[in-house]
Amino acid sequence: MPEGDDVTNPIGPVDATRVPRYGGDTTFARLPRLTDVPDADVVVWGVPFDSGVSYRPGARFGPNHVRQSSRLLRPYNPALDVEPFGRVQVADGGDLGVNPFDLDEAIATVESGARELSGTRRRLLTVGGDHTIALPLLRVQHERHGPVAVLHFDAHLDTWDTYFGAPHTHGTPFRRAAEEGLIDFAHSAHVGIRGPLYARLDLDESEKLGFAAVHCRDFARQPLDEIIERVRTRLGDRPVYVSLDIDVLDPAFAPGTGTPEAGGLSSMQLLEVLRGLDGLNVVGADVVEVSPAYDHAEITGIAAAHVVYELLSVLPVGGR
Ligand SMILES: N=C(N)NCCCC(=O)O
Ligand SMILES: [Zn+2]
Ligand SMILES: [Zn+2]
Repeated sequence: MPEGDDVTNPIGPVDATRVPRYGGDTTFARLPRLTDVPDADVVVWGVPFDSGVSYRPGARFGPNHVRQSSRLLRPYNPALDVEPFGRVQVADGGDLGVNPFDLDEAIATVESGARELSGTRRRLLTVGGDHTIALPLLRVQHERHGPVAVLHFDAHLDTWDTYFGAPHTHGTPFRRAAEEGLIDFAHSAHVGIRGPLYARLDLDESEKLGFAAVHCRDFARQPLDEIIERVRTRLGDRPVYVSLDIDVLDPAFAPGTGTPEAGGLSSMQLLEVLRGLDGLNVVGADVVEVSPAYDHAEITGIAAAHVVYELLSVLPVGGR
């Protein structure tokens, strides 16, 4: 976002020292709604949609669960010495109305909804929803930036071709995006890949598309700083789109998700890698696959809320 475009006196979250957190409207981090501010630089919004899942359903309830779990977030992020809600106007854009019975229509609605909401300059942080929505979101990023460097956090490759013959599912968005030329593969990577695959070919195909991969097992052997450096080097100075499937976390840290895999990242590791993106040109992000019916004590919701918070903290904006 060009310097000088940022709102000089952003309206922040409701003050928790005056209005207790457990009451009142449930917006993300108790931020103002988009309709209650003159304009916003960054919009957190929800896409309640889960008609693309292959196993457990329920991610359609993700956006409101993440909002509910975000009420304890505070304005100052000491890890990056930044006030993510204080330097630009961040607002909650509400939820998109998406057809749960027609997947193609849903994808078109997400695309037009994201296009309209982002306008000419707003950055979007989308809370899903299942991973199917990454495809229309990437289309809109591509319109603005050309092929983007995709940093894909996930246990899964999501570069599979079809499920039951269907091209649009939560396991296939990056294959479709590759076919449409939306991704700058020289600068893209998966992070957190693990678990059983259908065949060795799955990895080969992802590699052939051009994705680099930081496997989850690498985290057991390599220091975090080296992993962050690998990621930063890969992304370079390209416009970066972050697509983050919450199942990149171990089920101990994110039980509330549709296709959990053992042996995943801890919240601490994930948040540190996200902080490591500071200074890069992050142009937008999604956080998907939170399925609250399988959550307990808001464990997954809180993890997702903190992920959104760290992403907001590294968005490159003027007047930090
Ligand atoms: N994108 C997510 N979360 N999962 C994809 C898993 C697809 C499968 O069932 O093999
Ligand atoms: Zn996944
Ligand atoms: Zn995924």
